[in-house]
Amino acid sequence: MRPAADCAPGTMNSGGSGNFLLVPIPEFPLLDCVPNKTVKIVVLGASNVGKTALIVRFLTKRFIGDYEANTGALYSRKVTLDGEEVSLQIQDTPCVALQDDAEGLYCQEQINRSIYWADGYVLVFSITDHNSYRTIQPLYQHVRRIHPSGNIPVILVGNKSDLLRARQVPADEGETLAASLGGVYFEASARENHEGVHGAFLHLCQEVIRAFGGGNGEKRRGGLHLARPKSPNMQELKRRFRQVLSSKVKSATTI
Ligand SMILES: Nc1nc2c(ncn2[C@@H]2O[C@H](COP(=O)(O)OP(=O)(O)OP(=O)(O)O)[C@@H](O)[C@H]2O)c(=O)[nH]1
Repeated sequence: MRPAADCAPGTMNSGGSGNFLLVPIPEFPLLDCVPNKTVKIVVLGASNVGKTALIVRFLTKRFIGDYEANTGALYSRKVTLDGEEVSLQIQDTPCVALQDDAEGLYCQEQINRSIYWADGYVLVFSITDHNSYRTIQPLYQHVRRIHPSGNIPVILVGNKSDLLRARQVPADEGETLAASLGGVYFEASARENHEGVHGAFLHLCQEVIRAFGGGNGEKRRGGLHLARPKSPNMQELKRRFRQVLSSKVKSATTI
């Protein structure tokens, strides 16, 4: 396992690394997205907790040993939720780490952008690594700072549940923490079980759709509603144009 300091800004390993495997997951073209039904999810957590493994497991049903330390891949899929087709976008992220004071976080700017962009949050720790669990609360606070108002659909995933003998975080601690964040706790193993991982991601998608108001899938979170500009009303444009022209003529004549 790489030390947490590897997560400090500017120290991410993004170069090639010997025997590691990169899993190519084809994206569908953006034009192929389901209009007005896009759910954007970001997966966040400390180093080595299995963020990439969980995403790959969810999308491909497979577990593939090791991956390049990722620099933030975006995956797209269509999924069917309650009989309706939804475009799902999942953003993998580089790891975050606790600062020395254990209050703040080392968190790359790229991660902040992903947090801002997303509709729903998968916060991941490893049940075999209590330090990764300790990053969750500050990480959630960080998300809150970026989205100070509104509902934050979130799930907490305790990954590596196949490694029971190495467990450092009891399940009830995960449940208590998830409840305090307003989310649900899932214990999962990207290595051994597809269903658990699948259920966790689908639950979050449903929470996001519920936060949208079950409606057309547009973001309704306070302060972040980016309504599509309406097509211009030509009459109104002409009226404003005439107004501007006449005020220019007026100011020219008063000089
Ligand atoms: N036993 C076990 N190992 C796992 C599981 N999920 C991931 N791993 C292993 O844990 C290591 C880290 O997995 P990654 O998916 O690269 O973790 P990550 O959180 O994306 O790592 P960073 O790139 O450091 O952010 C790899 O060696 C995986 O094979 C799991 O459920 N069980």
